[in-house]
Amino acid sequence: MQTETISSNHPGKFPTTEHFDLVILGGGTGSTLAAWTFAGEGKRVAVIDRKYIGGSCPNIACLPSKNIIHSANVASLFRRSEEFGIVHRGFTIDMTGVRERKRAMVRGLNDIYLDNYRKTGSEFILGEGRFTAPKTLAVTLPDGSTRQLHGTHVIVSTGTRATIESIPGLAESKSLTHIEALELGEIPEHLIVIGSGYVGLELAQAIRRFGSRVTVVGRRPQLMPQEDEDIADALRLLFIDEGIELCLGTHVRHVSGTSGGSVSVHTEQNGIGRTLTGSHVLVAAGRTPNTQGLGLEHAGIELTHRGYIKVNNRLQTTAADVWAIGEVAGSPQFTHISVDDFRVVHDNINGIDHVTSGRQVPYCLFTDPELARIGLNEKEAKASGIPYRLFKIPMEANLRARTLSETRGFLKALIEPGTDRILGFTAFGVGAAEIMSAVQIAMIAGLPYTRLRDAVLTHPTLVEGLIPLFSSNPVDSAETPLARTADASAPA
Ligand SMILES: Cc1cc2nc3c(=O)[nH]c(=O)nc-3n(C[C@H](O)[C@H](O)[C@H](O)COP(=O)(O)OP(=O)(O)OC[C@H]3O[C@@H](n4cnc5c(N)ncnc54)[C@H](O)[C@@H]3O)c2cc1C
Ligand SMILES: NC(=O)c1ccc[n+]([C@@H]2O[C@H](COP(=O)([O-])OP(=O)(O)OC[C@H]3O[C@@H](n4cnc5c(N)ncnc54)[C@H](O)[C@@H]3O)[C@@H](O)[C@H]2O)c1
Repeated sequence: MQTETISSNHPGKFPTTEHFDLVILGGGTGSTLAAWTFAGEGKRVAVIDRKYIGGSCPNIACLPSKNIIHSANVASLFRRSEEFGIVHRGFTIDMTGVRERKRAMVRGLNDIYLDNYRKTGSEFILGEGRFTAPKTLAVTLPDGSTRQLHGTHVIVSTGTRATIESIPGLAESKSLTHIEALELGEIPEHLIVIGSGYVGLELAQAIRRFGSRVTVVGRRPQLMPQEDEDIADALRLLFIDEGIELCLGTHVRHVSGTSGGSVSVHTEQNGIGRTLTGSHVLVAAGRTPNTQGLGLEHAGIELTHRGYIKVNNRLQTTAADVWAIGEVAGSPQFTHISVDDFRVVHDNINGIDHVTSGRQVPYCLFTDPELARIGLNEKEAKASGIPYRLFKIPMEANLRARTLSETRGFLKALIEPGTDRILGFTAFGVGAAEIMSAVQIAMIAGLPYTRLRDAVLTHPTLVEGLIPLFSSNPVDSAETPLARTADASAPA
């Protein structure tokens, strides 16, 4: 590593400027892959993160939430055990045990990440970073000392945090965010969830399955408003069957009391006020980009009107040789997109033109059962005037789902008339994400749906359900009112 002037890095002294080929501010998944990859290509790379080795996904977001959700699903199976012919004399949920399984997983991931940093020769720097000049960052280390880093290229990937809206009393209520909710050592007596999106729905179901009373307050009348109404309605019925109270189309006016003791959420729906009183409140009402205090103004990096870092479709910021990836760049908020953002920047830095435009954005809501989608749904196709043929079958038509006693939900696919190309696929059911991925691969290959229909797929698998789906009778979009309910008579 090259250094400039002779000076020390101790508090009060002016730090040496250290030169790197690539400095990365914020160590999320895309950043981590960037560090390891560029270092593997012989570049000098430093990653700065103030708290998390690997960023949110392995520490406080995707993987810990899926770990806790799995424990909750085990609890659900315990409750249903007689359905499977297994009788037991009651069971106890020990949230400290649930938490420890998650913590052990996170520790294991952190060890692997640190080991990879060592093996690749990239440097992980624990500290708070901010720009002091173009492509130059000051990092405040845990002991209060400072390092100054300059990168030939810089990537900014500082992510987002849970939005705490300026609702009177909300900040004072010491509400949980997903971070604290994933660290609970006891089952809340009554959890009130503000927000009915991904975090709210996944965690509401999990915590309900641990035995908590749960109420979800959502501003929009429809759960997952971007999805087709039949999907949202099936999700709503699932939550009702789970014993979760849904207050949709409801606005939070103020909050009083303290989460962890007694907390009241004062709401209004169609002009009618209602006070919900519970033991805990979880705020899951969207995300705020982490851009404050980064000194972006010293580096020529501009923000969008929504507060995200302004980038073009090659993920270049308004400053030369400074790139932004992941959630802070306004990219869709999924780890696989943060990974793809890394690929885009990697190629562009290496002189290969690569853009984000037109890429696939598959996703899965990890409720039980899951909701997964790739490509167009009916709502989007109709809004864009795109004609389609709709194939739709209930999960009951999937024989593997029957063996599992998991027949809730349905599969639906939109096909382009004339070409038989798959325009989109949505699954609400057991293994939805895995089934969707099989369809996605067919879409990547540009295969007509008939290739899936006529494929020899292993019996009995969930993916085999694509055969009855694509063998069923399609309906032309001109004849499909939105929100057709699942056709129980579809062929098995
Ligand atoms: C509860 C939850 C569950 C989720 N589940 C899924 C899922 O199942 N699947 C999925 O695809 N996505 C999921 N997501 C979304 C996913 O976690 C993110 O999209 C993904 O982690 C990408 O984040 P990122 O790389 O943009 O930022 P992050 O991973 O958040 O990285 C940003 C990093 O920057 C650091 N940082 C910020 N400011 C500074 C600074 N000044 N100095 C130093 N470091 C700084 C932070 O400490 C952080 O580690 C979930 C999110 C949440 C909240
Ligand atoms: N399985 C996954 O891939 C997964 C899981 C969790 C999170 N994520 C990602 O993280 C992002 C953030 O998740 P999130 O759940 O925080 O945000 P979100 O945008 O998914 O949902 C927030 C919801 O809260 C509602 N809301 C906002 N303010 C409200 C208020 N005052 N009162 C009531 N409702 C209010 C919004 O209408 C919205 O429906 C997601 O968009 C997703 O991309 C992904």
